[in-house]
Amino acid sequence: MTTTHAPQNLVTSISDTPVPSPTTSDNAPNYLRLRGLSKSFGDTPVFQNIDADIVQGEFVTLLGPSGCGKSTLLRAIAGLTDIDAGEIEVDGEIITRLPPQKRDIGMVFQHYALFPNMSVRDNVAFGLRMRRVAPRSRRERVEETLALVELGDHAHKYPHQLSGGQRQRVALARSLVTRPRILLMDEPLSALDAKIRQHLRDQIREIQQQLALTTLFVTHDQEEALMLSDRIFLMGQGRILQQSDAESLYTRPASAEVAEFVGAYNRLDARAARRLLGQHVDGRKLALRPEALYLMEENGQGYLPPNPGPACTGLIVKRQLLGNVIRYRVDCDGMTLNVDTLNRGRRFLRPEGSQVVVYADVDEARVL
Ligand SMILES: Nc1ncnc2c1ncn2[C@@H]1O[C@H](COP(=O)(O)OP(=O)(O)OP(=O)(O)O)[C@@H](O)[C@H]1O
Repeated sequence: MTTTHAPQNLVTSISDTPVPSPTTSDNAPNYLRLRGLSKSFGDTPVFQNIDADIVQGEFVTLLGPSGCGKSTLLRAIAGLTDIDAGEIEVDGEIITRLPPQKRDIGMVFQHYALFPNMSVRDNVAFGLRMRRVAPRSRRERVEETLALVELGDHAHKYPHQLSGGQRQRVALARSLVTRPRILLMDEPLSALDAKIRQHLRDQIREIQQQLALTTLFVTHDQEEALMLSDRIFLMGQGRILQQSDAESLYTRPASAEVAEFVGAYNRLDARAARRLLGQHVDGRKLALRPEALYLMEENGQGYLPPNPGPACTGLIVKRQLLGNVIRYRVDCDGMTLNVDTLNRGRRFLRPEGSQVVVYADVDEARVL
């Protein structure tokens, strides 16, 4: 919409809709259950009292800052790290005290850990050989799995003859070939460059859906988590801070900690909230995504949000190109705001130093 009119103040109530309690899709029965898991290294706690339920075929991502305990939790589920307390259940069976090889869980690590002196085919066959699967069905399953990860033509090669992405696909095939009940992936894409990373990310999701394989995937990359997952468990300070689908996590973060990790927020004090939203907020902390702020020229050209707050005149003090998005830093008489707009082309770029009018979409303000 293009307008030359100053908008009415249409402020309604600020959204503080509670975040829905953790749900699993379609009321399917829980397949992987974590109950009261705790782990410390010496006196240093890593996670405490972790509870979670994951349904069969679900793709769940553990997302969180470095050192928050994601890998340790994954390794505990795989049986590679002991836990101090709690129970792990898979398909109704308590596996907490089983050794890793008896858990029927596949794991893919950041670094592929392939046998350098074995061909791709033999690397993939290794787990089946250990399980004494007969040669004929071993061959069939290896071929089938290599086809699944699109490596059929590379079966005779050795790891050093493969690219990073191909090596990671061998590692994936090696985990899938034993038909695990659960697949755990610990930052499997972090060592790869951006292009291969995107391709393999899509391929992992396709294969996981094709096999309806219950998967737990660790990353600290929020874009990866938002794009891949049925649900995301956001971890911080040794706890799961929020369990929800990507959309709820992004649009309805449960706390300031979650909001700060997923996307960027403008934090508004009471004065800023009154100026931008036209509301008195009783000392509550408010937050607004940069994309919920809209810029208009002083002559009224531009787009208005669906439910605009009062006009705030400001000065662009910084402009950053984030690719398809431009982030403007706008100073509105001492109130500094980040405003994101779509990068529609050079004609629409606003120079640093120019005067603009900022409007907030009141419906997008969150109490945090
Ligand atoms: N074997 C160990 N002995 C002692 N401390 C450990 C051990 N393994 C991990 N830690 C500590 O436990 C904490 C959690 O580590 P963990 O690797 O699980 O975190 P993370 O969230 O996966 O981090 P990153 O994203 O950097 O991989 C860290 O403080 C780490 O230093």
